[in-house]
Amino acid sequence: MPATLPLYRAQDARAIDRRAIERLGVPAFELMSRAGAAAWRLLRERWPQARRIGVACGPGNNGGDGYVLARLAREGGCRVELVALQPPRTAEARQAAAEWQAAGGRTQVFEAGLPEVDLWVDALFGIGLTRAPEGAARELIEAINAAAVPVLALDTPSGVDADRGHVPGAAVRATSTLCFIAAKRGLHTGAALDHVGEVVLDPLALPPAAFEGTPPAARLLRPAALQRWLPRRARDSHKGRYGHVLCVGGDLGLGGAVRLCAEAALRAGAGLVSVATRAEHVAAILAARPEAMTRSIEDAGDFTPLLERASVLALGPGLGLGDWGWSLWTAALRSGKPAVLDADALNLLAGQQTWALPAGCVLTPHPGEAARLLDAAPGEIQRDRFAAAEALAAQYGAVVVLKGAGTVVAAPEEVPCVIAAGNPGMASGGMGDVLTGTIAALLAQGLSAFDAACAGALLHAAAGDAAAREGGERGLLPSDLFAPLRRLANPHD
Ligand SMILES: NC(=O)C1=CN([C@@H]2O[C@H](COP(=O)(O)OP(=O)(O)OC[C@H]3O[C@@H](n4cnc5c(N)ncnc54)[C@H](O)[C@@H]3O)[C@@H](O)[C@H]2O)[C@H](O)CC1
Ligand SMILES: [K+]
Repeated sequence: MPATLPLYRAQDARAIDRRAIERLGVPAFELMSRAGAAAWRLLRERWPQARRIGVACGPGNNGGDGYVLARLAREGGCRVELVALQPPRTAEARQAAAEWQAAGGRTQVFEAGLPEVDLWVDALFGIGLTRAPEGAARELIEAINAAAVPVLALDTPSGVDADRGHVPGAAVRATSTLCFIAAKRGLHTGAALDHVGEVVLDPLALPPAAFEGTPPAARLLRPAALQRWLPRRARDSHKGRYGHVLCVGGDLGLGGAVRLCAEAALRAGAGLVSVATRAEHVAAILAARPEAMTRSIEDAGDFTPLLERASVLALGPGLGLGDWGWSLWTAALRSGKPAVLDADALNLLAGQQTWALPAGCVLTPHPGEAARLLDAAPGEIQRDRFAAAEALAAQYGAVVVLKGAGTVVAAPEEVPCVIAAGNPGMASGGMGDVLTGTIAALLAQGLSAFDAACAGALLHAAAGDAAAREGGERGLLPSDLFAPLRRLANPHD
């Protein structure tokens, strides 16, 4: 499985299709035949015992792929129940349906209820979905989900927006999704992640020439990609080489957040970590983590010496929105030091009409914070996480890490990245503080802001998965990430 994967939108997939047909001379029906054959191969590989196969076909070419698979499964000795939502509308799909019938296959038009089968193939809608499935389409999707048998979705689970990850209405919950030719970016973020199951890509034997002129719309990052950003350390090293992170936060009663941030920065390899916080938290932080040089800062005047010694700021954990937080926030950003802004640092930023951030800043909003920064509704953010992350990056000229299922990392002039790691156990207080410290540590070790954001988000999510594997997702605590964070931050050791 490659460490990174180029991801495309539906329009890109169509362009690649067209190039294959028009430039490389691969007939459209040949592509459909290859798609159906690839799906039949995967089905036999994943479910060799399945004998009764249900195939639900839509009116487009996704349905066409389904007719091809149905014919191959029938020829392969399976009992195939093919249910059509509507008659095929495209030339290729009609040809595939005709070959299915010519081979003796029967087509039932869906009205209500489904036959008993061992497995369903979802060939209703692929990249041609235009709206939330309604009427018979919705009923058929719900009936497939209610059948409680494995589901193989062709190209995309029907009902999922393959470009954005949005699920506007009913959608198939697939066990496996087989993507054809181009991996669709929407299948790796947001609500789609509850529908795709295992995602498999089959290039249908198209040569790289088919992709020429169609750049990726995003890039999927898997944990194996960490190697490129976390080289083995030179033997002749000193702590100055690994930067100095200053964690700023912890207003009255909020000391835990900045402590989590500081420990994460240490575990992700920062050379030095200082903490600027309120007096009441200093003793507790020093007792728990003496390596974090913790100072009590009551007003911005005491803050300057700390700011001068730091190379990178981690600004926001427990900062609060009061006068104390505001004074440190303005002093920190006026210092011109690259900063990772999280939590209240983002909420303070959202309140400013204009604010020029220092070069090298990274914003780490969750969807709610992103909505405030964009003055949009939270639902709008989740409808198109790529658009939201890119709009924020353009608005502030900074790198943006849009947290959530399938974290998206965007920056001006960069192809956005999607993190292929993380789990719902990480949806708990304090996980964001650990991410902030992790990204700050990588910035301090010399990675560019975009690389530090990608590597930090990937390292954080992979650490969360490792911790969940050890003890489950429910009850996963931010501090459970520290040991795997350190282990994964050393992929070469
Ligand atoms: N390069 C590739 O990715 C290949 C793609 N193939 C398959 O082709 C489909 C795309 O086919 P297309 O005909 O464009 O669209 P769909 O089959 O996905 O369905 C669109 C079809 O359904 C109607 N429709 C859309 N939304 C709804 C709705 N909510 N309710 C009812 N009807 C709806 C729409 O009007 C169209 O008629 C791709 O996904 C692959 O599976 C090739 O076969 C292989 C190469
Ligand atoms: K489908």
